[in-house]
Amino acid sequence: MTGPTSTAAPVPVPSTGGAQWRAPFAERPVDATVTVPGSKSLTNRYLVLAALADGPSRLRAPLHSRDSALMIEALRQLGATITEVPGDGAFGPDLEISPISLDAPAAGTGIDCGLAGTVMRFVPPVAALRHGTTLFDGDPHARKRPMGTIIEALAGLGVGVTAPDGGPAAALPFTVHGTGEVRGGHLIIDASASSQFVSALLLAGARFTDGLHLEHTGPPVPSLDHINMTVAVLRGAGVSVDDSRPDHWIVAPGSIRAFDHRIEQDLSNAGPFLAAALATRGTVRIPDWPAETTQVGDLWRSILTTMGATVTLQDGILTVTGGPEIRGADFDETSELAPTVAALCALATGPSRLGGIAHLRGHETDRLAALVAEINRLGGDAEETSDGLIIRPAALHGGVVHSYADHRMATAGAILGLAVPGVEVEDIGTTAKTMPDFPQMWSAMLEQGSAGDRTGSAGASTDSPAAGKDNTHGAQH
Ligand SMILES: O=C(O)C1=C[C@@H](OP(=O)(O)O)[C@@H](O)[C@H](O)C1
Ligand SMILES: C=C(OP(=O)(O)O)C(=O)O
Repeated sequence: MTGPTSTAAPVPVPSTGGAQWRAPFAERPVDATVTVPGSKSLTNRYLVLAALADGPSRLRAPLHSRDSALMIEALRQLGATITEVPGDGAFGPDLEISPISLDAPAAGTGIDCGLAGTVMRFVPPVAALRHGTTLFDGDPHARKRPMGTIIEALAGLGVGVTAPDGGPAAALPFTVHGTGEVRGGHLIIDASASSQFVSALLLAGARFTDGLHLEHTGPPVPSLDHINMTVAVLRGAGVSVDDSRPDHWIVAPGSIRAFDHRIEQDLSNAGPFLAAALATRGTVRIPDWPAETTQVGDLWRSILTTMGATVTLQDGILTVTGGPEIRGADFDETSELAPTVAALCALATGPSRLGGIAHLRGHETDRLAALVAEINRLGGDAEETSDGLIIRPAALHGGVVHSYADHRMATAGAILGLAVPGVEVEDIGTTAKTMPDFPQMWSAMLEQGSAGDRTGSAGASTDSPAAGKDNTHGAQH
């Protein structure tokens, strides 16, 4: 697959039926201060731990989005009590969580995983720890996401997992037959399709009778930062985890200490706003950037510097100012940041290579195919490789960017629309997966103070819709 001229989509484009959104074109460099809602990965890890903890916990400033709502509902189905209480977070109430009584007899239940990897991977081991059957299902695309490893892992731990008709299961939907106990011990898995398989088993591992010695064999595990986050969160709750040997994680059996914890803002979701500084040669500031974090989004500081921005972190404020051009770059392992990086690469003045992201084919959609299709649809020059993307400079034009029910495809379309007039994003509502107010936040960013005239930025022209208008109109499919 080569060539800059392809406009045909190599993958079927699902119309998800949501509102089509005229992406605001930035007439001027942005000059904005932005805060984003809480981290999806931290919120959903802490929710699971709270549901398995030794007493009531509190989460301050958690994420409120589709993925966190699905997690909350899943844990309620398994017997946790989760209540919204007033807090000081800018994006919604705090949460109080009373844990699941694993000893109590429980009726069979069903859990909707939506398209949330954290729900479909993290919750089955929790269901295995309680009594009763739990049916897991999700969105149509969720049935295509890799699940075999977690199903085989549970089977390896002696937990019955079947298809709803009682036959063998390899993907959603499936039923977990919990007996109120998981023995644990040494377990070998292949986690090369998703780090979430490792995180899922570690999060529940302390509650297994013998704890867990998890070993990975196979091609490298992706998104190691997310596993390190899991280990840090567990240790913070008093769980002993030994990760001193590569591809081995040993969780000691024991209780999980209840906690009162404030969730950091989602640094991955800060990405599209920071990218706006590069796409418009403006400045975006994010206050409360953590001095130390386990979030992969902290990589924005190096990624955006490499791409030509000036990045400073002072007094907790991350400030990103776009340079005269966006530089093409060569990155390994950008994980969930990749769609945002790819959008910037499509606006860059030199070629880029993104490697180490083959597993993105199993994300919300096949992100490699989707990014190639949508960048090329706008006149770009993107190509899939065995483990990533090559994106070369090309003059982009307007058109419809399809979302494929993927929040990060939708925000990638918004970034392109800042620099390219006439970009529309199909189903902007899919951003509710992790950022329900994304369209309003994006407009608000553009409505903040401007920093002079915009000249010479990638793909710029001035005949586009002004930023900050009401950009949403009905789907046109
Ligand atoms: O554990 C987590 O919170 C996540 C792990 C990663 O999954 P993969 O390892 O499947 O990439 C990441 O991409 C996803 O957005 C969130
Ligand atoms: C891959 C992602 O999500 P999930 O947690 O559903 O895997 C993502 O948010 O980029």
